[in-house]
Amino acid sequence: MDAFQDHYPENVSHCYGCGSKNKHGHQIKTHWEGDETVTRFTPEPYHTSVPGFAYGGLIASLIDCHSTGTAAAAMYRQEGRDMDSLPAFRFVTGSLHVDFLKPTPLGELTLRGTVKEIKGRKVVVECTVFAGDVATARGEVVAVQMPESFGQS
Ligand SMILES: CCCCCCCCCCCCCC(=O)SCCNC(=O)CCNC(=O)[C@H](O)C(C)(C)COP(=O)(O)OP(=O)(O)OC[C@H]1O[C@@H](n2cnc3c(N)ncnc32)[C@H](O)[C@@H]1OP(=O)(O)O
Repeated sequence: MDAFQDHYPENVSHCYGCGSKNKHGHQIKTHWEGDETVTRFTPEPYHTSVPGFAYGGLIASLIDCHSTGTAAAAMYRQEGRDMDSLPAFRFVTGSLHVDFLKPTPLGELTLRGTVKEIKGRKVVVECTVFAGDVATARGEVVAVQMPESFGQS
């Protein structure tokens, strides 16, 4: 199945969380399931915090890139456009809030996202991390369309 990240142009495919060109990164893949967005990811043993459990920074990073990908996909969907069409929607993280609800075990995780708000250049995404049926973390991301000036000081 085609993932949102498969449509990212090469010059924005180096992100540690979602870039297919970053061999050290998570290379997450996200797709629609109805009105939800879904990413599945299995942490490696080196993602450990307490033995048997995943590091919180990893969880935050997965929520981050799941949500920025969701923001882009939601904008394309709202406009009824294909994700390869121009002009491209590219989102960066304005804010990332994570609540760690329960310890997250080192097994397969499922992230489920919903779009809470689309306003101008901003998309607010809620994302829940599940280990099996158990919600172990919940995040909210404010994703903002990347300004032309991004990276220039
Ligand atoms: C095919 C798809 C392609 C996709 C490619 C994907 C690229 C891959 C990359 C993957 C990346 C992976 C992830 C990464 O790692 S991204 C890397 C980490 N993030 C950054 O480095 C971002 C740095 N910050 C900035 O560049 C700017 O500050 C941004 C762009 C965020 C906003 O500055 P800008 O001056 O442009 O925005 P605005 O002032 O006009 O505000 C616009 C709206 O946004 C709201 N707002 C702003 N900031 C915040 C905040 N902190 N909390 C809450 N809300 C905030 C603001 O209230 C307003 O809403 P409203 O008041 O109108 O309601």
